[in-house]
Amino acid sequence: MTVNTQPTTETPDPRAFGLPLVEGGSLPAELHSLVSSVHDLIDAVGNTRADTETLAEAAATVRGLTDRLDVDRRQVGTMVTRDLGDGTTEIGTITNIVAGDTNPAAPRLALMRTPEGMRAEVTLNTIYQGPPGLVHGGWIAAMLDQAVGSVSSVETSPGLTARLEIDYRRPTPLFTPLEITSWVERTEGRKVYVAGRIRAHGQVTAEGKALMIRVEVPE
Ligand SMILES: CCCCCCCCCCCC(=O)SCCNC(=O)CCNC(=O)[C@H](O)C(C)(C)COP(=O)(O)OP(=O)(O)OC[C@H]1O[C@@H](n2cnc3c(N)ncnc32)[C@H](O)[C@@H]1OP(=O)(O)O
Repeated sequence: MTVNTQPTTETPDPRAFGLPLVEGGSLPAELHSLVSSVHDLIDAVGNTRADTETLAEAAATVRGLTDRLDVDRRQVGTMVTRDLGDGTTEIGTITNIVAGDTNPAAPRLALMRTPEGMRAEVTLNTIYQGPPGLVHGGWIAAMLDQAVGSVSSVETSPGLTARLEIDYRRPTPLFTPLEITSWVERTEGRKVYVAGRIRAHGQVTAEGKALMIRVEVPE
């Protein structure tokens, strides 16, 4: 897919890129339940000390389920609408690794709009572990990338990250509510300068600055 990055002030419709668009509210409760169950499964698999018989049985069961689910797949790039809590919506890929509704590996960062920009709260388990008991630095960057990309998209128009700079101020703990905020600092044509922060117990653990380049629907 070629993305034209000329200036635009309107949110492009993904269908103009040939991408399907799903209404977030139309996803069945059974799918949300499955995603949540598999999210818990990933954590259980990562940490289990079950005996080999149980492991073999679980592998066969999961393989069987995978085969049943894999018969009808969504198109790569399928987009979904998401309510931002203030009457507006954003559009993102349905399997986005940070915020995707149908991605069991995602922490499903639920960013909401605030007067300053965007805000989310999330608590991470050992699936996101880097150093012992701490969040992996790449995941810190991924969450900040999502937060700044989202605020740039919502407050201007969708774009791609051209540059992302992270300052790791303190260790970011697992099993602790993390507050993630992001905001637009300034805009110059199709360049959007954005920033974000992660806090644990009110203390800043990481800060990010990024340059987003806005995209436009091709003719
Ligand atoms: C709903 C539909 C789907 C909507 C899709 C929504 C997607 C949301 C994605 C979420 C965030 C991500 O993870 S994005 C995934 C990670 N990022 C990427 O894969 C992007 C890969 N990079 C690229 O594709 C390209 O480099 C672009 C598109 C970012 C820029 O290319 P371009 O369009 O040719 O623009 P270019 O002329 O190079 O640059 C434009 C201006 O920005 C400056 N600039 C460019 N890069 C840099 C840089 N690293 N550092 C400083 N400045 C830079 C240039 O000097 C120039 O300034 P001046 O001369 O104008 O002054």
